[in-house]
Amino acid sequence: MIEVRDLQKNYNGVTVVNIPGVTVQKGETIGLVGNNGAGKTTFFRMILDLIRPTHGQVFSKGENVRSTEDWKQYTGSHLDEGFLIDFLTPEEYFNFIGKLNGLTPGDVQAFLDRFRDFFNGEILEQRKYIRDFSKGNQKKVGVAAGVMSDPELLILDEPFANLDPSSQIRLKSLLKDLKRQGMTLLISSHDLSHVIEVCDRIVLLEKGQVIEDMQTDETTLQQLESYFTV
Ligand SMILES: Nc1ncnc2c1ncn2[C@@H]1O[C@H](COP(=O)(O)OP(=O)(O)OP(=O)(O)O)[C@@H](O)[C@H]1O
Repeated sequence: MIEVRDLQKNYNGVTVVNIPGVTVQKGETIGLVGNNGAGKTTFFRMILDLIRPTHGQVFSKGENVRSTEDWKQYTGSHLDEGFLIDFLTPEEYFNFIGKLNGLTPGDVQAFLDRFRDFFNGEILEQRKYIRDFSKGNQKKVGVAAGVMSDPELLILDEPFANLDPSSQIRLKSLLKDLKRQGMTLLISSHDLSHVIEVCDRIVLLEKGQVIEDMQTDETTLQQLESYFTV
């Protein structure tokens, strides 16, 4: 589904991503881990054509994401609060995103019903603008909006960050449901155990390079913990 060829990003002469090749098959669930500044967000931004690679290309279903638009129809994402529209309420934002995806207000409502538990009574009917929500609740709005188009590919940057423990557990269960439905997932996280629980494959980045690319099994957490132990 995604193929990365000779992908590099340089800032001020420093190479912050350098990935000769990575392939993501349809239906795979991939966790991207790595310390602060490892290049995870930059990698996602290049996959989503939000920034231009210095070298190399990203192909989605064989098409270069820089020069085509089709991939936008089947790709959902939430990287950060910049994806949200601050001056809307969550309802207004969900209806806006729903409209973009050809959903009726009734479809949007039915979709949001699936998120009742995850929203924990704190997102809908609050009569507040998105800008006035906590970081964790903004994240919930963004994750739900990313899933709304029922995308084939979902890219989430640190979806567990800022969520309380109950919400993290609910998010894991939501992501596992999406995985069972066959959605391809690309998720970055600093929470090793959550990402291992959700994903079948872990890619470890260090200074922009892929250090490990492994299928998850019962030894993965231990391997990663020993890598991250300083
Ligand atoms: N616009 C920019 N200009 C200069 N340097 C940048 C820019 N964007 C990212 N970088 C640098 O690229 C490197 C990778 O950053 P990136 O945000 O991709 O890392 P990350 O793995 O997502 O980190 P974190 O876990 O802290 O979110 C960092 O050294 C960062 O400072």
